[in-house]
Amino acid sequence: MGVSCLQRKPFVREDCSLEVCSLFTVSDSCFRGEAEDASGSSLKSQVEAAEVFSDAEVIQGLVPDERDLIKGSLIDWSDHQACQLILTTGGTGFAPRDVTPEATKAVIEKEASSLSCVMLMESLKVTPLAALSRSVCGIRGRTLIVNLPGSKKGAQECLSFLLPVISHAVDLLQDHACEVKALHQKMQQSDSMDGRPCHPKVQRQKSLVDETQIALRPRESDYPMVSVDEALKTVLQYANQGGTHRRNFKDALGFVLAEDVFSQEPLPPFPASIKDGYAVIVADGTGRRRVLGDSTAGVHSLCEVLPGCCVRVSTGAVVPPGANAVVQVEDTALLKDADSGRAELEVMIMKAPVLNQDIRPIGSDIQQNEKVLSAGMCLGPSEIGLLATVGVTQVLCYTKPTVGVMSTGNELVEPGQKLSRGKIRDSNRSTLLACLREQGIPTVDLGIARDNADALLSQILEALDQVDVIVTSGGVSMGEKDLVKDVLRIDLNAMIRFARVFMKPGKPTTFTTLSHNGKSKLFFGLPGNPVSALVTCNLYVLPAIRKMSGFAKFQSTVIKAKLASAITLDPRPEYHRCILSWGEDGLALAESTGCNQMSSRLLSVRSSNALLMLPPKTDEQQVLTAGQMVDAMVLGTVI
Ligand SMILES: Nc1nc2c(c(=O)[nH]1)N[C@H]1C(S)=C(S)[C@@H](COP(=O)(O)OP(=O)(O)OC[C@H]3O[C@@H](n4cnc5c(N)ncnc54)[C@H](O)[C@@H]3O)O[C@H]1N2
Ligand code: MOO
Ligand SMILES: [Mg+2]
Repeated sequence: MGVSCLQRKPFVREDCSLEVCSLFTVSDSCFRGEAEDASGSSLKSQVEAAEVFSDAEVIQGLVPDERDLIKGSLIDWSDHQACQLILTTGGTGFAPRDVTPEATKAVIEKEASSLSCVMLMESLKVTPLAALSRSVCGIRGRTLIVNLPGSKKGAQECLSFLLPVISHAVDLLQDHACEVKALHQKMQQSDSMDGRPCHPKVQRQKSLVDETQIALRPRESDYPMVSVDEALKTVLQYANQGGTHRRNFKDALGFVLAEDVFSQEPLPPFPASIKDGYAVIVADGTGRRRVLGDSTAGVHSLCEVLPGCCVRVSTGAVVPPGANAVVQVEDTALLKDADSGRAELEVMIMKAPVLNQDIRPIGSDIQQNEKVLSAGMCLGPSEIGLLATVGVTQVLCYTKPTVGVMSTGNELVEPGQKLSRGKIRDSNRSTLLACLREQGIPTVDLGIARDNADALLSQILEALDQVDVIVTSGGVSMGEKDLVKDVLRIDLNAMIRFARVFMKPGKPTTFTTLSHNGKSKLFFGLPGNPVSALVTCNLYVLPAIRKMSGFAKFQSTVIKAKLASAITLDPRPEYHRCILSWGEDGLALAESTGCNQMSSRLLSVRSSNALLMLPPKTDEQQVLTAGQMVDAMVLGTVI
């Protein structure tokens, strides 16, 4: 047994939901630039080095010892910058201008005096001067504010006294029920182990119900049930845009632009003819014209139109100097030709032209320096065409995440294989890969992982090196072989954000975030039932990936549809597969794909282009009748 196990250590979490931590120094002299902000810099290094904050973004600030400025900064960091933790350093002593505790008291809604007490008790063991600190700790909204002393050493020591509890405090404030519950369980286990913190492997043996301890498996899920709205909100909270890159415009279809694009030149760059006909002078009116030559598209002509004359022009050609209108060939007649019709000498203009008729002036389509595309636009065929027009061949786009798809299950064989007893073909991987590829998302096929912790762990670890997002199916419910959540939480130290959703199908949908080699990754553990996997991919995975890819609109379209026939409601909110079409009354008509909506039955999704979002059954409402209007999430084109 390692030394660490024998020591009675405070309970330290391996991870924390802290994302943004603000450090700010309160000091007149640092603010005026007369002293170096040594405490601020050393606290920053300390926070960044702390394992519990490994994923947190640390932002620094500096304010003078002015009560209102300190208050203003605290309010800004907590209310507007969404900091979960604010550490101040300085201004906590007895000097006349020390007002940090007063400013803090003025903004907090609840005091956390035990934290100040811990700092005081521990600091007194180091120096009696600790008695002169007036630090205040408290809570504003979901933000924890902690006053640390101004001295570099004092600030560092006080933070280290709080580190063992601070991550749990942040989780509680963020209401991360899964993490809080997991920690409480862990603490109880460690209590029963004589106060020793569990080694992850020890805990894994305990919590993974393997062959040896099947009877002791949990009979209730450890995870709270969340609503679909909460689940989606959580997913979107962690689905952050990853970065940008330049790519050739020809390969940019479906990417979101990360910069504005301007036209360097006007379009057309010359006065261009809109018709095939003759460039004329309006003042000449109708009558005979001598044909001086021609101007065809792309050929630079030296002809100039003189009074009583014209120049033959084609659509898109330069309108020659001198001309101020084009008369289409249909409004002319040939008067004289030469060389057996090979040359045109004279034509009759039969309809009087008006000024600028059938001429596109310079810049009439696109002006010089006009913004033709804005950051945030998705590049479709017309946008790709605009890039070509303005000659911008390399464009800055938001990078799309690479998504790996893995199936889990001992029962699965490849689609091309024959079935032996107990086996089925893996359909989820093909479905999910197709669903992602249809959206232009780069994918990696991660194969099948067998239902054992070692296989899952090694395949997930390998996948984390290759992809930004992992989507698995299967192994997330209550069975003894449903090991995905345990492997994530215990072996991979992942944060389980939710693991049960009040919906049908898709109840055991699991979403976790984890950090791998300093990069944050998302993990969607979708349920194994084929319909559940597809529905939850549409509900959670696609919006997250669209958001990560830079799309401003990432949720699927929801429209009102009229029920073609009655539907019996389920106790859970149901995502009922249906076929939408436009009815004669102009309303969308929803036809259920059938009453057998079992989540194992892939036939219930065949040809469906929408999911009816049905409310859960209540005592008052058990059935929706034909003709009732319901929300329908559109998955394909409404025909
Ligand atoms: N005691 C309980 N049992 C179950 C619960 C529950 O709450 N308590 N939830 C049920 C619900 S709802 C669902 S959905 C499933 C989800 O199960 P898992 O995510 O653990 O998935 P598996 O057990 O691995 O498989 C379920 C089902 O799907 C088939 N499957 C799995 N992967 C594939 C694949 N790649 N291609 C085709 N079919 C696949 C698998 O063979 C099973 O039949 O749990 C319920 N149980
Ligand atoms: O929630 Mo499960 O996905 O009904 O079959
Ligand atoms: Mg299962």
